[in-house]
Amino acid sequence: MHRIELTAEEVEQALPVVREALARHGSVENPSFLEEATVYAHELPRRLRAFLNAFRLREPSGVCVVAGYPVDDAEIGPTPSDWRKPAEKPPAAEHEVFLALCGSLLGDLFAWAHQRDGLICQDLVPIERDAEAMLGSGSALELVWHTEDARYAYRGDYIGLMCLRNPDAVPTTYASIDDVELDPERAAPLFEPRFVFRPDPSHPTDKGCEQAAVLFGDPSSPYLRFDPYSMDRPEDEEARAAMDYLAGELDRRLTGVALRPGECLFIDNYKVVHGRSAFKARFDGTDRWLKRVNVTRDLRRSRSARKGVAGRLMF
Ligand SMILES: NC(=[NH2+])NCCC[C@H](N)C(=O)O
Ligand SMILES: O=C(O)CCC(=O)C(=O)O
Ligand SMILES: [Fe+2]
Repeated sequence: MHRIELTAEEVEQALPVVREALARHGSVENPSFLEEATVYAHELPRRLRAFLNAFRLREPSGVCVVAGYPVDDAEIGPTPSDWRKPAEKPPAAEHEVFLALCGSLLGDLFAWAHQRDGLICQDLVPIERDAEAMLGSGSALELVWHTEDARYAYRGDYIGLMCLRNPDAVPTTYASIDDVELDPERAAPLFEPRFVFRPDPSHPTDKGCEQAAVLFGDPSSPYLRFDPYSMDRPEDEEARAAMDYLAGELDRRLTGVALRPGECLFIDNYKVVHGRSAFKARFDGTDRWLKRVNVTRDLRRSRSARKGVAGRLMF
């Protein structure tokens, strides 16, 4: 896996950049922060910038890890019990800024109007009432692998996850289309817009759907858009068989990474599907705690779904 471990000097270089951005803007949710994030990110260590630049342009792997940013377990406070957060000073605000700046080296951050109150940076924590739900806030059930927000044409190119706490080493799972050797004949229907994508449970108020292909791009090295859990089961036998074939191949390649505090995982949402293993949550402030952001490479493409040139909310 593509991985970088920041050195002590690199951390010393990154900290003042992160702290200045936080002092100036207060939170990553502030539109002025979002507008300037890339400018601050230009001041991160060059080796980190080169690493993420290569991940974006060369697509060396479907996921990458940026490790070494300090997390003081006492300082970040207890794991929140919910994703709702105070607008003023979110918990671990500094870590949100670091994740947001790294994400800004891959593209621009955005959020969904119909998911979690439109938050740009979300706390991924187990919530007691969601324990049995097929959600990022679930725990007792495996979060089955998926393309993030597969139903949406303007879904993120990348998902960024920063780990603050993961005491039981619960893995984030993933499988890359690059690791699947497809029989062109069996896979052919997947390149046709024969599949219906529905909103997953994290977009409860959206009732729309989209018909599209599962595989696209270079036929010999395709990108993928796949979430069987939130797709209709095709009525036609050929499309159904192709879908099952790809799902089986991805199942066989599914692997995982148990993030450690301070590690940021960037998922190429065009190349890998991802999920999370089941785990037993404690609901006592010591639970697993990740921060999540969505990144698009081209904000302009979604102009019709946003209110204003600088708007980061997708409707
Ligand atoms: N197969 C799925 N799409 N499951 C739901 C995914 C979880 C969703 N991304 C969330 O934020 O909670
Ligand atoms: O918790 C994780 O490691 C991944 C969660 C996830 O995929 C999601 O919330 O959509
Ligand atoms: Fe996800």
